[in-house]
Amino acid sequence: MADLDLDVTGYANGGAGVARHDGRVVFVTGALPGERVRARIVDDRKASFARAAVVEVLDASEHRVDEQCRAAAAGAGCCDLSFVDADYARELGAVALSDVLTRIGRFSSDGLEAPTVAALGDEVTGWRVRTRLAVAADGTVGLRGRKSAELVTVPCAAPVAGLLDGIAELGGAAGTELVLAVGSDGRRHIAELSAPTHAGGRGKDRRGRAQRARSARSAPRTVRTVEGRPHVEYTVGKRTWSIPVTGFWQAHRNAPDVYSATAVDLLETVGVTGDVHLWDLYGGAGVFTAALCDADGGFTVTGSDIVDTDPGALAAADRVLAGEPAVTHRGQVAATIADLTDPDVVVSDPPRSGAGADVVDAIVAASPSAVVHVGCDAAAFARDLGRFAAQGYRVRAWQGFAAFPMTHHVEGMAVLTQ
Ligand SMILES: C[S@@+](CC[C@H](N)C(=O)[O-])C[C@H]1O[C@@H](n2cnc3c(N)ncnc32)[C@H](O)[C@@H]1O
Repeated sequence: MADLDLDVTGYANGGAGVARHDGRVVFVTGALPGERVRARIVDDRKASFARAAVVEVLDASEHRVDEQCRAAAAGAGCCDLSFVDADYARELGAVALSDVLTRIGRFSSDGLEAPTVAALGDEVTGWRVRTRLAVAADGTVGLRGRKSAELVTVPCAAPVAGLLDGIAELGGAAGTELVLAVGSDGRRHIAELSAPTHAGGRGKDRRGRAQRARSARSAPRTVRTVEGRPHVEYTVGKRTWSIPVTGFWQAHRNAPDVYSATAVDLLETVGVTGDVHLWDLYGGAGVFTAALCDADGGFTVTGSDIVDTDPGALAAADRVLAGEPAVTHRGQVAATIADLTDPDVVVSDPPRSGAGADVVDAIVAASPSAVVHVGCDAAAFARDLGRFAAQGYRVRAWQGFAAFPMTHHVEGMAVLTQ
């Protein structure tokens, strides 16, 4: 199909500009509202919409800037909005968040104002404290490409200074991945994850490829320390966590401080007072539990059940929270919470897929007086909040965060009460 000249009139969750052609919506990667672009259709399988990519910008938005991330400019899949000024990127994030809250969460515009998207710090580049790089067949280390299998070796602009130093010379075994993390003490640690050994899913079609990708992600992998130590130290408030280099920690250097302070503020906003039994679901290393135990406000945590599947994170929680009334539980949230003491307050911070209907329903059944729900995928966040709202919980306040500057990703946080 010939390239199309399109007027971009909107912005969609996921980072694409929205245009129309022949009565169909076209999602245009690399285009901004108000722009006229020449675009090439890259996915035409659906009757109601198509996907396209910008070939040439014919009339540029005033918010378009020179690419801030050279790796993204070279085709890496890292910073998809590196060509947008940061303030405007946050405005777009707020547009996308309120769009999914309306369409998916079914929240109407009356009552609560749409959430804004706040910055986690002043810096647009140099915020990422952990990253993952792939190793090609010839030992080259780089970022995975957006469209091609070839690795991009130009450094990404997101990592903090020093995280990527000397990486090109490091090399590695074909098919492995390198996980790089820098702690609050400034020390860098690098771990190598062996190539996935099991790749189930035989078909050559999309479903087969997706199956293989899923099983590759969950396959056991050997971890080898390449530089530094197997654990990295992160400090939040007055506490320091020792987390496996390959374990979960927020990518933005300021995220743990900002998110835990916001959770405390949100609970105070809805008037949580007195003794509180907490469920810290998808609690990882217990950063929220620590913040709520340490909060100097109107409530006292008298018990916290921290639930997560990651043994390394829970071991870190046990060490940091020794002396606090916290108990860690290893397992899937859905399978674990039925046996816990009913909570007064729940903090839930699920992975990208969201908490899902079963977990939301189980939280509602336990009838906490307040829930702080966190989401790193706007659509899943909206779906979870909508499910809470349909069962009598009302969102009292919400806030978005630019958790990954230079990208379209937005983190959402909301407090709900009955
Ligand atoms: C977004 S992280 C949040 C971690 C923690 N709240 C923090 O701020 O550091 C999501 C966490 O959920 C855990 N997880 C993923 N799926 C899970 C499940 N089904 N049940 C329990 N934990 C899960 C992961 O191990 C990870 O620690």
